[in-house]
Amino acid sequence: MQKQPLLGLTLSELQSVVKNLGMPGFAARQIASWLYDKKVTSIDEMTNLSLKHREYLKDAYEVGAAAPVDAMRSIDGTVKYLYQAGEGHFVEAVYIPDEDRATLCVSSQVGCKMNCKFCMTGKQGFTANLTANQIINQISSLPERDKLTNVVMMGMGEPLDNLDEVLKALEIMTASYGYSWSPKRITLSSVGLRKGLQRFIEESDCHLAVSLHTPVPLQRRELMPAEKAFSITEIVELLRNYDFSKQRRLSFEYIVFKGVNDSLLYAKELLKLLRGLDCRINLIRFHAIPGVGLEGADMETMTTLRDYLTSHGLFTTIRASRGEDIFAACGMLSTAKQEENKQELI
Ligand SMILES: C[S@@+](CC[C@H](N)C(=O)[O-])C[C@H]1O[C@@H](n2cnc3c(N)ncnc32)[C@H](O)[C@@H]1O
Ligand code: SF4
Repeated sequence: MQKQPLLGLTLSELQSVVKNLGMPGFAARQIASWLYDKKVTSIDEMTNLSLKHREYLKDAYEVGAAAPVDAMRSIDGTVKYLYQAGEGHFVEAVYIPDEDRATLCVSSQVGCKMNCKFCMTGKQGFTANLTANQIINQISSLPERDKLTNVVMMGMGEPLDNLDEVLKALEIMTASYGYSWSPKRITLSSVGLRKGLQRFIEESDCHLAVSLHTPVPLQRRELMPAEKAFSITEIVELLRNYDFSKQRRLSFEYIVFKGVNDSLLYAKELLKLLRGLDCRINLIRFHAIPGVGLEGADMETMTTLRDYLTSHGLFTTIRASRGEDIFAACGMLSTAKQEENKQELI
C-alpha cells in the first residue's frame, strides 16, 4: 500500500490522523513540530511519540520529504532546483539569494492550463496539480531552507487554479504550528481567475501580484487567453473592494515586450486603469523562449517607462533579472528533463 505523506498536512488534518489512529489529541501538535520546526525526514525521529504510536503511524504514513533530483547554478548565485512530481514529471523551484534576502520561487502545478503566449510552462500544457506536500517539500527539502527570507508563488503553474492545495501550503508557512512566517514574506502571483481571486484575498493575508502585461484588454487576450474568462478591467474592479494600503501589498507584473506594450501610450492606459488603486508596478525583462515571436524591450525603454509611471504617481520598479545563464524563465529546465526522460523511455 502506498504510504501517505505527513508533510504538507495542516494541523486540523493531523488532528484527524491522530484521532483515527487512537493517539492522544496533543500528538497532532507534536507531529507538526517534528515536521515543520525540526524538519525530520523519518517517523522514527519523532521520539516524543510512544514507540507503539510511531509504529501505527508508519503503517500508513511516511514523512514524505524528497530532495531535489537536479540543480543548475548560475554565476550570480541563483540555483534552479528540479523536484520530481509524479512519474516522469518535474517542477522547478528557484533559489535567489540577494544582499539582505533569499527568495524561493515555488511551483504550484506541473505545467499550466493558461497557455500564455510568452511562457514556457504554458507551452508544456497541463499535467497535474501539486499537492500541499509537493508545494511544502520545495521549501522543506531545499538545501538553503534555513537562509530563506521570502517565498514567491511564481514558479510553474497558476496558483489560483490549484487554490485548495496552495491555501493549505500558505497556512503551513504562516501558522504558529508551521513555519510561523509573516504573510508579508510571501507573494502569490496570478493571471487573475474569476473563481479564486476573491477567495485568495479573503482567506489569506499574503501579498498579491497580478500578471498584467498590457492594459489593453484586446491585446491581453492575444498574450494571455485567461483574459477571455476574466478581464483585467473586472479584475481591477474586484481589487478596488479591498484595502491594500496597509500591510498587504498589491503589485502588477508587466513584461516589457519590444514594440508591443513598451510605448508611453501604454503607460497612459496603465495610469487610467489603475487610478486610485494602492499598488505598484514591477517591470519585468522578457526571457526569450524558443519559437515565440516576441522580444524584450531594451533597458533604456524600460527606464523611460518606469520614470514616466513613477513621476505620474504609480510607483514602478524594474525587476532585476537573475540566473539568465541557467534559463531562469520558469519551465525551461523541467521541459528539458521531461524530454530527456521521454527519450530514455523510447
Ligand atoms: C510563471 S508565472 C507563475 C504565476 C502565475 N501563473 C502568473 O502567471 O502570474 C510568474 C511570472 O512569470 C512571468 N513570465 C512567464 N514567462 C516569462 C518569460 N518568458 N519571461 C519573463 N517573465 C515570464 C509571468 O507573466 C508571471 O508574471
Ligand atoms: S505565465 Fe503563469 S498563467 Fe501564464 S502559462 Fe505561465 S505559469 Fe501559466
